[in-house]
Amino acid sequence: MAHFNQNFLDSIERELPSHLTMDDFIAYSNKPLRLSIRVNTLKISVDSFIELMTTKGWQFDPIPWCSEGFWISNNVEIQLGNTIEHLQGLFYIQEASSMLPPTALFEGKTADITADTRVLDMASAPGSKTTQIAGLMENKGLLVANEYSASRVKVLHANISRMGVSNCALTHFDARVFGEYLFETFDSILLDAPCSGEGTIRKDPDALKNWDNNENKGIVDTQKALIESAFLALKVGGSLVYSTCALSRQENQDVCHHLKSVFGDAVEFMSLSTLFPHADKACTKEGFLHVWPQIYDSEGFFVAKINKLTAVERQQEEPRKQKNFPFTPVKAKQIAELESYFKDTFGITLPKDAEIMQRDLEYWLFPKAITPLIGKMRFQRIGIKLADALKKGYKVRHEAILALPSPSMINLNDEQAREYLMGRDISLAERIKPQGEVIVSYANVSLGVAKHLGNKLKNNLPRDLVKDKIALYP
Ligand SMILES: C[S@@+](CC[C@H](N)C(=O)[O-])C[C@H]1O[C@@H](n2cnc3c(N)ncnc32)[C@H](O)[C@@H]1O
Repeated sequence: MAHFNQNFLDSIERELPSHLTMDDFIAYSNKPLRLSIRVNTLKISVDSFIELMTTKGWQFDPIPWCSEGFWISNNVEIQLGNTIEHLQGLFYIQEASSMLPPTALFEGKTADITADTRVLDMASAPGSKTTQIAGLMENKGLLVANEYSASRVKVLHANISRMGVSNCALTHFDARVFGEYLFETFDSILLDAPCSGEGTIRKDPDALKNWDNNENKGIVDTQKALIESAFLALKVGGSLVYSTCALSRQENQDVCHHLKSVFGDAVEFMSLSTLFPHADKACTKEGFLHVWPQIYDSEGFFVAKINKLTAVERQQEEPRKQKNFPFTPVKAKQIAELESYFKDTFGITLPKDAEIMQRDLEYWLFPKAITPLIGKMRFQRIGIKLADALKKGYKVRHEAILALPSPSMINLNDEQAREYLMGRDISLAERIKPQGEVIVSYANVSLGVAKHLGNKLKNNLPRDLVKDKIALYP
């Protein structure tokens, strides 16, 4: 049972549109959320995923605003996060309304995404929307994912890696810096802002126990500073989506109006009333989506889409270029060697629209669109680590195997995949000629690398990814 305080209920009563009732708001806030997931199309098609999971008892109910999103039901009691399919990144457990901002950002225009497209996700962790955006970009172009909290950057990186994202650069800043460091650089920006989280009451019944409107002032000031920074970092003609899981006008509409008061006619509010069938039910007069829990039986959410019509003045000087970038481009001969290693050992063709870079003995794959940004800001991590050079040859990195498709893999059954994810070797029924490094897969999607020794597959899963428990469907 959710714990509301009277101040909160009074504020909702003031804000609730006239076609919605307080009784419904309270009833839905007390209802458990429907379980929803998003299929990771970087690894599997929606149809193949539905086919795979239907055999395991899942039932799928499409989420109208996300073609990869589904409410699911399933008769088996299982910890979804511990299933093989989750650990190998076939799906992300994500609340349905949280799938709205990336859909609004691209609004059916994913065909326009090229190797030059630059997207910024300003407040990214744990990465549900970052990985959704990377899926919509099909790993093309550049996605800069920023997160202020150091511990949450680690979770973000783990999720990006699990989902096979290769076009991402991670940064770790207070996102107020983007307007100054990367002025008018991005085609699209998502600001999924830190907020009071009032919309999440269905997940956390205590979320609003001590709600006090006066305590939101600091959050609102941050939101206003962040949206200004986002608008400065946006190219002319680009789009910005501002979203929160807060319900109050102060954290939502007022922040967007603040932006307009600062940048005037350069700011255009785009109506989201036709984003999906019945989107108008949640539309404000400005065209923003204010999703109350009872409208689509979801968490509360707010989404605004803003276009930048004209250039604005830079507010701070361009900072001096930073030196000491530790990566260097790789010579053509070495690239050819690395390409042969990937092709001959794993059947993997390295993508042509990416740059191979070197740091000491490490080889990395960078998205090409990062090049003009080097030195303008410090990046925590760019692209994916491909391999380490050994005295003779190379040693492939796990994240490369998760992100780059291969046509030749050894497919494991449920039991074998469980053994592999628990860090154990897998015995082979027949002894054959040893084959060296091989990719092992489940449902034709890679799990990682093993060494084929003839009678067994020696486990090469990185130790920090080894699990104590894997949930198998009966
Ligand atoms: C609503 S959550 C983001 C959720 C994320 N977009 C997702 O979909 O998984 C807001 C995030 O902003 C981060 N944050 C807080 N203050 C920030 C700031 N000044 N700059 C950048 N990020 C900030 C928080 O640590 C938190 O991870």
